[in-house]
Amino acid sequence: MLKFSNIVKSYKTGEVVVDALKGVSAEIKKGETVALCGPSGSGKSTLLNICGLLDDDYKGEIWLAGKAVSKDKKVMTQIRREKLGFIFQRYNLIPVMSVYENVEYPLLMLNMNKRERMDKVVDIINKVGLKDHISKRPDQLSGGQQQRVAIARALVKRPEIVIADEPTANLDTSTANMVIDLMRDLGNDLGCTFIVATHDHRMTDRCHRVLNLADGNLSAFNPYETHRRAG
Ligand SMILES: Nc1ncnc2c1ncn2[C@@H]1O[C@H](COP(=O)(O)OP(=O)(O)OP(=O)(O)O)[C@@H](O)[C@H]1O
Repeated sequence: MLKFSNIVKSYKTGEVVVDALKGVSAEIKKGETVALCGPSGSGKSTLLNICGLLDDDYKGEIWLAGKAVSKDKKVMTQIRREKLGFIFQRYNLIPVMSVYENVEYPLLMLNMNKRERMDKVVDIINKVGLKDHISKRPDQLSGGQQQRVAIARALVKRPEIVIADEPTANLDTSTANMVIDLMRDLGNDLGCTFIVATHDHRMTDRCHRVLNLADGNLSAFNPYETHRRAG
């Protein structure tokens, strides 16, 4: 489903160059949930931005469903709109819009008609358990509820791939567990592939696979896989 090969990314600030990714490669299958782990500064967000087609300034190649992705900005935007969903640590909801409008927003970008949009939005809001909050604004919701809105917004168009950057970092344990189970169950139902940057063991324990980034490289040793096989 998603393959990235030999991705190299450097940031230049004045004279200082930081080699954030030093040639990383991996292949992620359809329907797989993969955790991207590693210490702060290891390059997780950088790799997510590249896989999420938010950054075109890198070396290497991204493949989606067997096709190499062009670095043309228009093509990248179109693929992002049609095939990718995003979930962020700080939810990134639009404050002046209701739950309904926030979730509907990605469908407006696809020029879908009103009736079809309404069916999809109501269905996914029911699935994330927010039917009774559909007209509220984000500031009238708890953190866990806001993250459920963000999950609904990411999944409403049934994307092929969902990119999530530390989705449970701001949540208490029971809310985080609920959000993780929701992502996993909805992902399974809809057949989405998830790539999740996380430090959260509750999350990594529920993923199919863990990729470890260390200092810009993907490490071959995978303690979580070893632990899982042993267990
Ligand atoms: N816009 C930028 N300009 C310069 N350097 C950057 C920029 N973004 C990231 N970096 C550097 O690139 C390296 C990788 O950063 P990145 O944010 O990808 O790591 P991360 O693993 O996501 O970290 P964290 O867990 O703290 O979010 C770090 O050394 C960081 O300082």
